[in-house]
Amino acid sequence: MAKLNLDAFDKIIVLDFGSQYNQLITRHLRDFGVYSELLSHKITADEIKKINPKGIIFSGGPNSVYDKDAFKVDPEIFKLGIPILGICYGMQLMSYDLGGKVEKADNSEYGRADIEVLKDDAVLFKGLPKKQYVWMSHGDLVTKAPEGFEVTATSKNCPISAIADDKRKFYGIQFHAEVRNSEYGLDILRRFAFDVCGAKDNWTMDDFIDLQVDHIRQEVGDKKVILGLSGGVDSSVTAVLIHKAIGDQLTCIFVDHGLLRKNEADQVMKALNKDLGVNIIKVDAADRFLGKLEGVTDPETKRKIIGKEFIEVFNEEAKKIPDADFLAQGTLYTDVIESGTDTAQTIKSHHNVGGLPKKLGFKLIEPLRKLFKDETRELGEKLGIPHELVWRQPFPGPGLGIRVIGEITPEKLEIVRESDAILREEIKKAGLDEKIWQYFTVLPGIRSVGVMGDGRTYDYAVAIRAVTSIDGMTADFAKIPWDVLQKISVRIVNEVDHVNRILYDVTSKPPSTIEYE
Ligand SMILES: Nc1ncnc2c1ncn2[C@@H]1O[C@H](COP(=O)(O)OP(=O)(O)OP(=O)(O)O)[C@@H](O)[C@H]1O
Ligand SMILES: O=c1[nH]c(=O)c2[nH+]cn([C@@H]3O[C@H](COP(=O)(O)O)[C@@H](O)[C@H]3O)c2[nH]1
Ligand SMILES: NC(=O)CC[C@H](N)C(=O)O
Ligand SMILES: [Mg+2]
Repeated sequence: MAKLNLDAFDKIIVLDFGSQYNQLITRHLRDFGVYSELLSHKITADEIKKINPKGIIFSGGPNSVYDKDAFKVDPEIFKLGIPILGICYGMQLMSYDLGGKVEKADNSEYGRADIEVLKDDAVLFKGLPKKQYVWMSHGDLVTKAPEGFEVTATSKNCPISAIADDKRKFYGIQFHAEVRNSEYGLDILRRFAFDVCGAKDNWTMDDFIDLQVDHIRQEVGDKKVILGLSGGVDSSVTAVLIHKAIGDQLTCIFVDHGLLRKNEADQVMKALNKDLGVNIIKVDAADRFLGKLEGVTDPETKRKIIGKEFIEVFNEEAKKIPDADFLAQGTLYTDVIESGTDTAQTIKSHHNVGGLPKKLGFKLIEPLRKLFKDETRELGEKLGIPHELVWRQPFPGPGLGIRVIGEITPEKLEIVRESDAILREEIKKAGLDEKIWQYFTVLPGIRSVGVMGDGRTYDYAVAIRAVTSIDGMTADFAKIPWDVLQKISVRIVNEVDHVNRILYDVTSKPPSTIEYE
């Protein structure tokens, strides 16, 4: 395979100021065919010069520019002659640094806002309707644009919604063009990439495959890699990608930690052996995981115990394989951002990132670490992985362990396992399995009074969680038809012991998350 050089592609870099949405900017650019990466806001102008990007985007972020510890940029960046687009915090920072004024707004704006474009020839809005809705999320405002800038869009609560300095090619938008709730957001990003930066759209997912294969070969050399394989999309795609690079130097380890769904272990081993053509070893580790979790109730502690135990199992298996210096995981960007970064807050510690112990004993290989689920699925299709596997609903590494709220007991696990099996069967029967992104049952640990066969019961409630989503970053609750829900409810109460009530979760993400812990 030809060695791929990133120099061959036009690049737009995104500087990270801590927004939860910053990788959405890079992935949209890659979708447009322009290679993009998220880099630290601490990068210097000299380092940027070496990368030679066509454009720079400053992301949003939780800080206020006038705070003492607010994230800054190297002021030399403004002298590079490279176009810059500031989004939200990024626009505020650019305005502040170049001599404009930023102040606390009287009213914060979170959600939809209507803007009006003020200039016919504003390059970011060229050909787009003058009135459009956008998605805002800010408590500060640019109240005076820096010298050389014009105000190009306005809204009721945010008079300076967009600014432009066509001479220096510096632009700012107060709204988040990168989220799907901004009506023409992607068009605005396209205009920046192509009309302002003049980037070429020559980057594809095939290039990503070539680049990763090349990178993995160089990094691994003649050593061995073990990979945590779960039967899920992310680790399967990772396995096929690594196998493409180094063939039988790869061994996959599937851990049965006693927190899997009904019949999952057997199904995974059968399907993956057949479909992926990779070596797989199954490790039965239920007793040790459940032993370590006994009596533990705090969600983050549970996640960390599970993360550490996974690594211990991988270490023990690696000892049996000479030169197994590398551990591969199907980590996606969602796992990374939610676990917390230098700039973003921890929402929950995903077992494979924030849940990892400090001392690993391996070098990590995570080729999908910058991708979102929908990109991973596209990659899976490109690599020829069977459709059912690529479109399988996600299942978290800590498994049913984070769907039993609080202490995990064999009895509670059994309730979740059995009710989940019924839910999945009925959703499939109703033909909804590919329409709903993720669906499962949870045991919130509530017990309540019921009446069954004329007798009083005091038993558990089971919650149904079903969501639609594209990338797992945001989600809405799925509107499962009442008759399907009714069938599920009746079956669970009748077939699963110790359940006398079924609840249906009708919250989106945010404000909830998809899983309960
Ligand atoms: N039971 C398991 N055995 C071995 N490795 C696992 C197991 N569960 C999770 N992992 C590792 O943790 C990573 C993250 O899990 P995650 O659930 O996010 O991904 P996935 O299972 O590969 O895909 P999906 O999101 O579709 O379930 C996996 O890619 C895999 O490397
Ligand atoms: O492998 C994983 N390890 C974890 O620790 C973990 N926690 C959540 N998830 C999955 O990530 C997506 C987003 O979940 P949340 O909205 O609950 O944060 C959803 O698809 C969740 O199922 C995990 N996957
Ligand atoms: N989302 C953002 O970038 C917010 C920027 C800044 N913290 C504000 O509240 O205005
Ligand atoms: Mg999984």
